[in-house]
Amino acid sequence: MIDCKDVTKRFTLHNQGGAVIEVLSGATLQVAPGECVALTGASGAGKSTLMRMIHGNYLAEAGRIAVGGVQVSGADPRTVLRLRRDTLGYVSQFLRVVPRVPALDVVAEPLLAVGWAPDAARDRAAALLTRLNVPAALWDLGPSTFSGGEQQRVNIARGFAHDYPALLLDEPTASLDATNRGVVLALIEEAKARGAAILGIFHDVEARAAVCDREVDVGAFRPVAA
Ligand SMILES: Nc1ncnc2c1ncn2[C@@H]1O[C@H](COP(=O)(O)OP(=O)(O)OP(=O)(O)O)[C@@H](O)[C@H]1O
Repeated sequence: MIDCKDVTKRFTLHNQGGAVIEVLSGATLQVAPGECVALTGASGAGKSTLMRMIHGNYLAEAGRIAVGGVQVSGADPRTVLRLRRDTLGYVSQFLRVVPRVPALDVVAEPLLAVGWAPDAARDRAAALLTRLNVPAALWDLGPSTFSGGEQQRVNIARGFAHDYPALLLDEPTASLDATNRGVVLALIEEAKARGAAILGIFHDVEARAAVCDREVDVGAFRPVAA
């Protein structure tokens, strides 16, 4: 479902004398439906960079990236947007939302985008926010003033609202208490059970051990000269 082959990435810092940072070379991995794979490796090894390339935010220099048979590398923006709407969910570390949009609508939005009726989308959003212990008093407020953990739970609810066939998770349990961490791990298990292919970064070793089937060390794709 998620397929990376010989992916290379370097950053050229044009505003810093053209300095070049070689991050990845020959990065190859596959994630099958129903599988959760952990990306591991030292800080700065390129875990987030690889996730962002799969999500179509960063361009790969070389190699191929496909999700659900759709080529991400070299895809036009409309193809990437369609892939993100229908197929590939992404729970980033931090919630990025339009100011003043109520939390309930933030969570329901991916469902409306795939054609759910507004009431059904809001019901599902409410169920997820309830499950993730976000108080109902907050649902009609914009999340920008929420605590870090509350924002993360809104972000997770949004990421799990639509049953994406593939999911990218960047530190989904960071800054959560034990109860909510347990809820997130259960959501991941349920997504696996319905056949989602999941690629995640988990610094939380216990969480990783609980839900991941195997690990891919991004350090193995370090460019030789780096
Ligand atoms: N937009 C960017 N422009 C320039 N360099 C970048 C950019 N994004 C990442 N890098 C560089 O790429 C390297 C890999 O960064 P990345 O964030 O992917 O690492 P990581 O493995 O996710 O680290 P961490 O575990 O600390 O989050 C770092 O050296 C970083 O400085």
